[in-house]
Amino acid sequence: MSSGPTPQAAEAQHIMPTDWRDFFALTKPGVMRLVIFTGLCGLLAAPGSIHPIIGFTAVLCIAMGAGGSAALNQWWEADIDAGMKRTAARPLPAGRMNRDDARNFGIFLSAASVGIMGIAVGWLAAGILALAIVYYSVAYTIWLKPNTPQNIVIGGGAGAFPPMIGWIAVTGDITAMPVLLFAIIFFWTPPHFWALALFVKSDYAKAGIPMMPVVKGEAATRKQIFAYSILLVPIAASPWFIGGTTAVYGVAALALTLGFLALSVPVTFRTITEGDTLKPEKRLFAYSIIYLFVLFGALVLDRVAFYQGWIS
Ligand code: HEM
Ligand SMILES: CC(C)=CCC/C(C)=C/CC/C(C)=C/COP(=O)(O)OP(=O)(O)O
Repeated sequence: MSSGPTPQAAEAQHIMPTDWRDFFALTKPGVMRLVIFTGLCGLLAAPGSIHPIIGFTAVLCIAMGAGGSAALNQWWEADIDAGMKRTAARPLPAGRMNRDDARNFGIFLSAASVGIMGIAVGWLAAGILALAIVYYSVAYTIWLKPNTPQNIVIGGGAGAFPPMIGWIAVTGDITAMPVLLFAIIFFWTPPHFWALALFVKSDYAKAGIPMMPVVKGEAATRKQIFAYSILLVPIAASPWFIGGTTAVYGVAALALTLGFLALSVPVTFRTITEGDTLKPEKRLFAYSIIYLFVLFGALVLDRVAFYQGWIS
């Protein structure tokens, strides 16, 4: 049985004017914290300087683009969200918002973010922001997510753009470093998401979303988590390997990512028994978020210390 009203029923119930908090919720503020942080770190770690107001505008545009595409994602997925316990209380499935308002809000934020980025910061950064928005709200949401268990692997590209955009806002060109920052989040996304998908698997199965644990089974998902966690070790340290950072970032990246790999071991080599609490999966998911915050924080520390001449 569905755990929420259908969007049609919800819209019929929708009599109260929409609260600004519901518009804010449409931007997925929880996820947004890390998107803004990685975008800001990309900007702060880049060589060169940017006027603080332009830098602030660039990060604001990343936030607006991510928020706008999240709103469009929820506008498209209102039916699916209504059927999942984790998402049924969102503004659309819960009937607190009109569907057209969500769509218009998403389009407005997305278009404004690209326009302002182009005019105030640069059109290369704006073009990549537009690509990220289309990637998340169209390629991932409409095409990949409902059609392939590789949705997260390919779709992971959407969330990997923010630090690249932040970097390019400063430098105006694409070099190896922003591509490596993209690669770190790209390879981080599958274990981040599949760890969670292992403990909300029944929700996705009920909603008919072909997430990896639903289609290929838990054992295959656990192996894939392990494979991506191994790959993440050299990829996270690669900015150091190519001479783009000092050992400060390099050692931090290796330590943090070996920690990630260590936490993926019990997730991989575990047999689930009745009544299990899935603690290793929850631990890996929680760590994945802290991991990215600390890793990108270490990158900025490294670069600031380097540019200030404290380390060489
Ligand atoms: C295709 C890629 C991704 C998928 C499918 C995905 C999926 C999810 C899901 C389902 C949650 C559960 C909580 C919620 O409903 O908000 C979550 C949480 C989270 N994700 Fe991801 N994620 C992806 C990529 C990313 C990226 C790229 C970032 C940031 C760089 C990110 C950051 C976070 C954070 C910070 C949370 C915790 C949110 C909170 O505490 O409220 N995710 N993710
Ligand atoms: C600048 C820019 C456009 C950045 C993209 C932002 C970003 C972090 C995209 C990653 C995709 C994401 C959060 C997916 C959540 O999955 P879902 O939407 O399938 O989750 P759900 O099941 O909770 O709806």
